[in-house]
Amino acid sequence: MLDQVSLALDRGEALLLTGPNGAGKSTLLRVLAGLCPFQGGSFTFEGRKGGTPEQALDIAYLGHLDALKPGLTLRENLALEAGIGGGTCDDALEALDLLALADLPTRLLSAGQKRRGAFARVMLRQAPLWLLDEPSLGLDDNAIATLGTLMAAHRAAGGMIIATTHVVLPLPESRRFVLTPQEGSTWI
Ligand SMILES: Nc1ncnc2c1ncn2[C@@H]1O[C@H](COP(=O)(O)OP(=O)(O)OP(=O)(O)O)[C@@H](O)[C@H]1O
Repeated sequence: MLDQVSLALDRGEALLLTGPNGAGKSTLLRVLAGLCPFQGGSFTFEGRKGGTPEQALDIAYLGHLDALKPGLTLRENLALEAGIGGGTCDDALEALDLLALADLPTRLLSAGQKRRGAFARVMLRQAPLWLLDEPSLGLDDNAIATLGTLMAAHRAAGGMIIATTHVVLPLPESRRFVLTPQEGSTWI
């Protein structure tokens, strides 16, 4: 499905992955996250080979699904990530305006609140490379602006972002990579 895709990202950079439905954007993110095997090619992060346990710590992945356990509270859902990444749950919850909802079962949260919870988990991983699959899905304007602030802070600290989207994202000075499998892929 993906052929002749070549990407390189420096510290502080962001890349918007665009293209029509079914072009392979999510698949590419999943390959980079080590969730999907690839037949050829390679991926390295600062010398570490993709798909290894060590390299997994370099990456925080946000998929289409929020992957929050509905029976656990938001705080409980985030505790594991905080344990891996070393961040503080309450700081991430506050950054996403979720502190007041932290002890509710996640099944009671709205779609946008769950999405913000999933983004809080990305932050807690404290990984240099964020892979975000349509991060603004279900978010209102305020939440999208918050997302922009948090992504800018991540980049200012030397972090990198690869995000897929069909809408405008608050990622200024990002590069764009258009996946068009039938005709090849293009940098613009
Ligand atoms: N395991 C699989 N087996 C067969 N086909 C698959 C598999 N995974 C994905 N595909 C197909 O690969 C193509 C790319 O899917 P992908 O989800 O990466 O597209 P996308 O660019 O993210 O699309 P969208 O904009 O709709 O989110 C689709 O046609 C999809 O059906």
